[in-house]
Amino acid sequence: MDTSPDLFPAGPFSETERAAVYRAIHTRRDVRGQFLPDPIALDVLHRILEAAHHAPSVGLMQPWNFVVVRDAAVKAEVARAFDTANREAAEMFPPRRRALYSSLKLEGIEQAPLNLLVTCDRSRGGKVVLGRTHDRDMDLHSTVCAVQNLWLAARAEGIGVGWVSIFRDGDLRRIFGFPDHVVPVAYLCLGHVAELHSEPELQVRGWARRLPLDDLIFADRWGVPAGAAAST
Ligand SMILES: Cc1cc2c(cc1C)N(C[C@H](O)[C@H](O)[C@H](O)COP(=O)(O)O)c1[nH]c(=O)[nH]c(=O)c1N2
Repeated sequence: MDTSPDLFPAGPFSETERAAVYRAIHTRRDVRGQFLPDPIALDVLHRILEAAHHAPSVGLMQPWNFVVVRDAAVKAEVARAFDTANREAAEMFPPRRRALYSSLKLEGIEQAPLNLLVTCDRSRGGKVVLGRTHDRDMDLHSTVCAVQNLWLAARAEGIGVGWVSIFRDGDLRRIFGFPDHVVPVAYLCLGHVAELHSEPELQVRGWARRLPLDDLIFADRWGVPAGAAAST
């Protein structure tokens, strides 16, 4: 087969490679409380960030930045912002749910040796970006793709990642001094972990369950389950 020099054969991975990819996907967990204190080596952090930086992005906009947070005082300020929002969040659930909610550990901000704030620079690439012409939020979606790449690469490196999103609107912007065009997308806690839950911790703790995939797949139009359509 003749291919141009910038193309490579796109055949399937070997069985071992395929197994490794699926293993990373299926054993990735959100980590809140199991962080070890050992620092993350710089070369490991760099590989994880390279993985994030190779995510797809609208118009190749690459709107992300990575704010590496190691300073205990900054972490403490973020942890205080979390505490405020988390107390408010607890009040939003009915009493029985509230008790369970309050028993959940939902962050590892100060325990994790490293925190990472992934931001989206909404001005990158200029006023008109290919693919973002009619839906301006595509830059935010692209940034989340980077987070997922990061999360999977971290799993392969034995690094646990926990996403913390329980903050009042504006608190992260204030703490980090972001200008208006920069949006904090994901506040992440990173560190080595010795063990991971085999299922989502929220499932283990009885908060929520993974939905059956078959209930989520429709054929052609909304509301027609794929299984039912196949049998007609
Ligand atoms: C956008 C977003 C925001 C949050 C999360 C995830 C995502 C995608 N998750 C983690 C979430 O609870 C977890 O992914 C699910 O429970 C599934 O578990 P596993 O990730 O498979 O372990 C999360 N977890 C937590 O303890 N505190 C939080 O504030 C958040 N916020």
